[in-house]
Amino acid sequence: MSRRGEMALIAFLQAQNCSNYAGSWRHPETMQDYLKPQYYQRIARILEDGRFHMAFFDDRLAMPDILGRDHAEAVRNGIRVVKMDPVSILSAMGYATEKLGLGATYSTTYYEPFHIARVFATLDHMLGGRVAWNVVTSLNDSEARNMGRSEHPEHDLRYDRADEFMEIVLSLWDSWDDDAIKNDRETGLFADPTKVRRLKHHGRWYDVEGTFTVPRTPQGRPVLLQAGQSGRGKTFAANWGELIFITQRNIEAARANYREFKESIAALGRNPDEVKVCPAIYSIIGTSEDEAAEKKAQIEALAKPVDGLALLSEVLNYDFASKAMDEPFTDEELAGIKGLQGIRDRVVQGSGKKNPTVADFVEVSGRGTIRDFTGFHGTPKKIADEMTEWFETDACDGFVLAATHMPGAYEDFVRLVVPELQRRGVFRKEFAGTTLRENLRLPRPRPFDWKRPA
Ligand SMILES: Cc1cc2nc3c(=O)[nH]c(=O)nc-3n(C[C@H](O)[C@H](O)[C@H](O)COP(=O)(O)O)c2cc1C
Repeated sequence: MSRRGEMALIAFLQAQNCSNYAGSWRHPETMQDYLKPQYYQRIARILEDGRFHMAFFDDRLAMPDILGRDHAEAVRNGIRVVKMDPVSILSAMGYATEKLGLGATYSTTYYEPFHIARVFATLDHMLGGRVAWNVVTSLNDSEARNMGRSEHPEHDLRYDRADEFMEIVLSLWDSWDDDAIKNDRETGLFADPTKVRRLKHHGRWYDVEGTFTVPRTPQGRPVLLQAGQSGRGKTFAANWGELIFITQRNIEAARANYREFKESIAALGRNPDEVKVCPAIYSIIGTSEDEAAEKKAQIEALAKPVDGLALLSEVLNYDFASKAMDEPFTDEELAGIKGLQGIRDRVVQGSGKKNPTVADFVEVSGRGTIRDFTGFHGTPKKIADEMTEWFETDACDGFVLAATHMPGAYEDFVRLVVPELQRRGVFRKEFAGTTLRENLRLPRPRPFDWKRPA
């Protein structure tokens, strides 16, 4: 299948006081009405004008309060401490737009399958088939405690449980046939009961028995997003994801990872063209290289050292205040990390040390800085050339653009880079349809097509 014109562009949003870049709230141009729907609606309109495929919200069920086992530093410094439920925000954005896709993160570890199935199916009806669910298994003990558990479950176990969770959610979404509803007032037949299946699921983790209460949705079912990066996480992503988010340091590593992902998707009997792999990026744009460099320096100066420490503690589920900066992690501590293992592995590799120190984690991971993701910085032409090279040489199918400040980073990108991408023929000028699946050129799924031979 030709991918010409089909680069996927997704905005990586946060329902909170800052973007992914914690220091962004200190940027003089960041707008501060993030507790109001207008803030999100403004961003949605900018993205729709730029023909973005989707606005997607990250989420975590706790603020970063693992550093020093206290919330004070995070709250004082505004380190991703406000986190609102993304679903009502998606509704607000959806009502302000017509074609922009809208995705939100919900956790398989802390919600129930019926709940998630119902929330996203309802949204997909309300927003005309534009909805996606980012499937995560969550990361840390603060989330566990907020949700009434004592500690966060072990890494691979979370994914085993999530596999069963997905079977339930998808069975519920597929339980009403498209033509089940008759609405025949003359005969009195509302819906054909033979076209509505009752779920009887008795598995290792879940016993769910009942009939789903939301009819099949405009796009068949919501699009599934996933971002597993560990071996187990990637297998899960290859099994279920339709848009897969990754973090990649350079184009060579991205190409190797892309090939590996597409092969594992094909090996599972899925069509690799129907799964899009998209790295997370930042982009700082100037009309000249000097202007871009100046803007970048201004943005980088917003980060505080405590941002990195708080955000590392959060994703690795480990209190970085419990060690001195130059103290190495023991083998046992490294092996016991339950959170984002990809960062641990990258730091071990990048530092060249079997037992990296706290300072190595801060430096190599770039957590809390804009080095957290690959950067495309410079003039619009240079950025568009680089993105085109990634896209055309099979390093990715598109990008997930995080903001350095809000909403300016998206305004700049839509005004300056999108036309360059369109001129190069890699990004579309118009939406292909009205549903998110149509716009991503993903076919409308047949019921139970996700059931593959074991
Ligand atoms: C672009 C991107 C977005 C992500 N969004 C979330 C999120 O909203 N919530 C969350 O708990 N984890 C999120 N993650 C983390 C992943 O779900 C996953 O846990 C992580 O990449 C580590 O992989 P692993 O679980 O296989 O170890 C995101 C990761 C990436 C790359």
